[in-house]
Amino acid sequence: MSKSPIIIALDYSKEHQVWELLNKFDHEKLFVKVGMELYYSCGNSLLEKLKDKGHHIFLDLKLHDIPNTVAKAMQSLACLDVDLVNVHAAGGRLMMERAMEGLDKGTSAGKERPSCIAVTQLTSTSEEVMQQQLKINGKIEDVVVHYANIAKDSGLDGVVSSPLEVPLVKEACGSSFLAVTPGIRLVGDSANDQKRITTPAEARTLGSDFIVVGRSITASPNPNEALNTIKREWSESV
Ligand SMILES: O=c1ccn([C@@H]2O[C@H](COP(=O)(O)O)[C@@H](O)[C@H]2O)c(=O)[nH]1
Repeated sequence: MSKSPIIIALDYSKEHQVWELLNKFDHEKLFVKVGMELYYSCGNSLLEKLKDKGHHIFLDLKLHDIPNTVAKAMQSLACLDVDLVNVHAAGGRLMMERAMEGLDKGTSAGKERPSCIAVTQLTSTSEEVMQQQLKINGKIEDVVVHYANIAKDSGLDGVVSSPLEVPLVKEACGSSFLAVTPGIRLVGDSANDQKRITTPAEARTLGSDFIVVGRSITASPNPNEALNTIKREWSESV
């Protein structure tokens, strides 16, 4: 089964909230994202249940630690048989190389290795915050491309960025290097804490491979209708 290009962020702390949301959709097999909030409270048993229902899983734990620790953690995550995992590119080349070694080592024979992507700059980070608080000089799109290049050289499969940076990332790293993009809002929705946002249609036009959507679906009075609108926007854009 091919994966949906729309990844639904299950940003909840209770399992019943997950099933309440998923039961609202008329699509049976989805691509869902389990982040820190949900994984830290519900753990591997929820991942098993989601897999049993046929959903694809992005386990969004954004590893960032010394290379040895990340290698061992990735080896453990590989056993969970999820589809996509990630690290922070800010951990550097050696950390990312060791992450890939850990993933390869932990993937059982005959199973597909989970794809691994690197967060470049969080979509909640503005250029001003990056420069003034993180003390990273330059334009945010140049920093994103720089991190994407290091991620590619380290053997990763792609990056997390805003859709706004995808054309430059693809130009630098090639069209098959995955661009997974949160910071997605339907027209009229609040940006909340996100800073570098686009609509689903703009994300597709800019070249995103997958969009990550949380509150435009989960905070909608009709999540199924919101998902259908996003799917329609996606399929009508190029
Ligand atoms: O740069 C990043 C990396 C990860 N995220 C995650 O995506 C979702 C977005 O949720 P919304 O409600 O659509 O804003 C959320 O789980 C983040 O942890 C991101 O937004 N930006």
